[in-house]
Amino acid sequence: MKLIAGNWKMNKTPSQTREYITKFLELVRDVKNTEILLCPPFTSLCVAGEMLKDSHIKLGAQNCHYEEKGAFTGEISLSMLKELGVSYVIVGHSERRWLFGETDEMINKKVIACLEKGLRPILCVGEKIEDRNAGMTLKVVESQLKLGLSGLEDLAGKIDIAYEPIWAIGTGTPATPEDAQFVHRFIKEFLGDVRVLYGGSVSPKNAKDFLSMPDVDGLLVGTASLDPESFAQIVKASEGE
Ligand SMILES: O=C[C@H](O)COP(=O)(O)O
Repeated sequence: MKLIAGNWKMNKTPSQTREYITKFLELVRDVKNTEILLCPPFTSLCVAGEMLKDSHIKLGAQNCHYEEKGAFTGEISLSMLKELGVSYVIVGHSERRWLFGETDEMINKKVIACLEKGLRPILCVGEKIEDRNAGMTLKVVESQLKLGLSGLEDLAGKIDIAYEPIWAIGTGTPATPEDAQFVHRFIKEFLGDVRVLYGGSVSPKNAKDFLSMPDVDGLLVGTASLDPESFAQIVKASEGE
């Protein structure tokens, strides 16, 4: 089944979350053939978890810490997330890698911790514009996969990968569906049977073009997931695929 995930990033207070989910639940009530995931900020997980608990919409976190507990000021553990109903965690998003210095080693620890706790990581990979211009896209993606998944085997059904070319994120300039397909194929050849999502300026207008590619197994949506109507349209674009 395809996965359509909304990453709200640092947007929406708990009351705005409540308002969004009230509308969104109604809009996607009849969706049956698509897995839907909402990833609000930590401060909205509690209200979202309560509202989504008897629904077909899953709840994800945007980050986690790999340690179980302890003196890690400002961090959030997987047990804390699990108790709120979280079943997915976005790991290694490019904004965490490049704005907050998250390394492949930290990302690897987070992926391992998620799997040990029974939470499903969505590992994000993707190249910068300089890498793309230098023809290094596949090398960069391969290295992020190797390091991020170091020591792990048999990942089918336990993890999803999100291919998010950094130059396409929040810019209104997505990759072409063919470019995405090319990298997704490579990821599947490298890792075996995993779902690969595309992320980067996905909108209700282009969602179907991506989803019609044979190796695009879902979408990780930022900006267009902030409005319940536009996110519902993207979810519905996946229903027929
Ligand atoms: O996690 C989502 C991505 O970073 C994509 O963001 P965007 O849809 O605003 O380009």
